[in-house]
Amino acid sequence: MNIEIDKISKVFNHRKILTNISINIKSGEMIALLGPSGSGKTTLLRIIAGLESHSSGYLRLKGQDVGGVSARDRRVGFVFQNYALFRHMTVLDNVSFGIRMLPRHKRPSRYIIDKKAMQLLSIVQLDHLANRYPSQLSGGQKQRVALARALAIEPKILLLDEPFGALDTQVRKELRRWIRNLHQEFKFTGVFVTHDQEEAMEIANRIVIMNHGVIEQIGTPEDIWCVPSTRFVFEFLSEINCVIGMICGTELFIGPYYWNLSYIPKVQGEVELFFRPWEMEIRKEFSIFSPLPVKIINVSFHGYYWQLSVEPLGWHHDLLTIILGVKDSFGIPEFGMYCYLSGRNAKLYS
Ligand SMILES: Nc1ncnc2c1ncn2[C@@H]1O[C@H](COP(=O)(O)OP(=O)(O)OP(=O)(O)O)[C@@H](O)[C@H]1O
Repeated sequence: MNIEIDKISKVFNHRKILTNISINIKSGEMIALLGPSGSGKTTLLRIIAGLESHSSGYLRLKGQDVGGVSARDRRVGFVFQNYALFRHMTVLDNVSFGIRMLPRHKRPSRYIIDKKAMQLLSIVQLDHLANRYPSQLSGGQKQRVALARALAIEPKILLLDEPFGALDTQVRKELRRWIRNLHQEFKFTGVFVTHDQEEAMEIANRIVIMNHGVIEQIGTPEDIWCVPSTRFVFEFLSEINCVIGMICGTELFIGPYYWNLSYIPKVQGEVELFFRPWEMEIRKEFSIFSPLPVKIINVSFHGYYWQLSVEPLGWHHDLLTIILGVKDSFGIPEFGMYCYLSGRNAKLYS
């Protein structure tokens, strides 16, 4: 089922929390809402679910305006961070709950309900725990039960609010795989909230980056990573080094050093140059491509890369972080070495 979010805004206590949000989610897509705390991700998810109303704009599910349709009638599955399982019910009863709550004329027999719940439990590989209570399960198992329960009503839309937020890294990784498999098998339209960029990249077809209640960028994981459309997106996705430069025509100056860009950038004058730590080349010798002198002041070994802290000599005040692959031709970096950085690969923001 497709979801059309059309210029939706939300005001809480005279404060605008969401401003003009428009996203067209195609049927069967898996969308991540990614952004810092307070950016409005959960509010948007709750509006889609019908748990919160919007102040203006339209929400259409399969082309139909659902502004006045209750959460119950939207048939949307919801998985929260804190499992929200019923403590007094067995795993099997938790999973079958949604079907048992259907109106009598739509409700199958108890035998069919239990059979279906067992099938779902076997998909999430918990059928052997059907008679246990939630308190007898691990966090990851509880969240798999929550997923099976949400899928039991065969939702066309599944909304997930930080579904793995409370779990440790290893279990989170495992559950990401589960979500991907379940999405492929059940083909629901999925929207999930996360502030974990790696999680968004791994699970989503498209990522919506939100900040202060507005959309900064919508795109595939590759688009967002390779062509961040705003400075915020670039900074949000990974650690970066920021250096002040000056552009005059085709030449880029950093302190007393400069080189020719061989094109005329749109921005001229003072610019901020952003470098990802692994995109800033480091060499032992000066060259016209690597003219920026630095001194290595810290080296830490991380298995397949070294992380260096370098002090710019006369062209920037703060230390910079450089990631150097162990297979790089540079060799072994050492404390106190004098080297040169390249200013290529910079992203420019005025
Ligand atoms: N019921 C409410 N009444 C008033 N303000 C609210 C309400 N719910 C959310 N807010 C405010 O709306 C803003 C966005 O909150 P929201 O929970 O949507 O952000 P989020 O991006 O999901 O954050 P987090 O990652 O921390 O969960 C916050 O400033 C929050 O305080």
